[in-house]
Amino acid sequence: MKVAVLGAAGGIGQALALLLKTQLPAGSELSLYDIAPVTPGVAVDLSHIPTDVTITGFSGIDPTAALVGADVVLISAGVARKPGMDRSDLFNINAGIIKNLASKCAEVCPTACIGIITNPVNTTVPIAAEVLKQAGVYDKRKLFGITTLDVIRSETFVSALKGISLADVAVPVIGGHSGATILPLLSQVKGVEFTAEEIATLTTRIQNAGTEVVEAKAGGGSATLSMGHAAARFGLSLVRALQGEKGIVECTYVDGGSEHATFFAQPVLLGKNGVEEVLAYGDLSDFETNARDAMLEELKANITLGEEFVAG
Ligand SMILES: NC(=O)c1ccc[n+]([C@@H]2O[C@H](COP(=O)([O-])OP(=O)(O)OC[C@H]3O[C@@H](n4cnc5c(N)ncnc54)[C@H](O)[C@@H]3O)[C@@H](O)[C@H]2O)c1
Ligand SMILES: O=C(O)C[C@H](O)C(=O)O
Repeated sequence: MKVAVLGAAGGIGQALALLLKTQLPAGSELSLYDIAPVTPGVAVDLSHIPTDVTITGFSGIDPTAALVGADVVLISAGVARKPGMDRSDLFNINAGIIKNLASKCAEVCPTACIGIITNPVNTTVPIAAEVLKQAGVYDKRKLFGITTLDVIRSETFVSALKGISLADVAVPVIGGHSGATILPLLSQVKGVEFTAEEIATLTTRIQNAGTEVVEAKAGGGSATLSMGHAAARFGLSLVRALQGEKGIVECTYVDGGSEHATFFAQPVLLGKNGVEEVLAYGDLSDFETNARDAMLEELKANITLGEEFVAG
């Protein structure tokens, strides 16, 4: 199994590469690519960690060498937010980066599963889909927006608020990955009761958690280490499923036939070909139903923006 990380010299990329080097199954190959000249050095550094995962690093303007033979491509290439910015402010730079990298994936590793971290995820994933369609290699089972950070934040915050073990907390998060489009399904958390005020406060905190980090880093970027962990969790789940392990479910932003929008984050059963089955997200409370319905206009506009960017 070969996993490529594009954007590998960045804050997320280096954390993710470290976690993959130490946690990918023995015999895996890891390839790192970034425009930054340090990238081959990042790979040399990681290569001294004693695991049975081979690692190579490439820099420059052409990612081809990193993508040859890739089964999974995880993309965090692009710019991150600074205080006062919205994720949509990243569109101008990141849209073009994702378009180019998706186009290279289409050419070099057309059957790879692609997981997109780069913001605005609600829009960069539709961009990649349109590029892959134009190249004639689109397989909707193999394209994912990585929204795992919303899930791990939800679980962490619920555990802290209710004083229960993280091992006992699971929170599905549906919709997209920005502001009101992030909808944690707190009504589905087993074994805990929330007041209406707790639900409202916690939902807002989860929706704004990215901004919480951006402001705390005070101009030094956005979430990198927690995102590295989240992307590693998603990437490792995908690798295990591709290798035949059964029953692996992750929430992720996919083109999964949702009645709500072309792309929608919800629980997905992963399998040997990527998405095996898009799972129903279950019953919603009235609060969640209202929040889901209220997000749809924004989410659909985010998707259209991406589609129109590629159409030109
Ligand atoms: N999906 C999520 O939940 C989530 C969470 C956190 C951050 N993000 C997003 O991830 C992206 C990366 O964040 P970061 O903190 O790692 O940023 P960063 O600036 O630390 O790293 C980005 C890296 O991308 C590289 N890069 C830029 N253009 C490139 C190109 N064309 N090809 C290859 N590499 C290129 C840069 O050289 C840099 O090393 C941002 O868009 C950020 O908003 C998403
Ligand atoms: O908030 C950001 O800009 C980065 C990321 O999407 C996050 O949720 O932390």
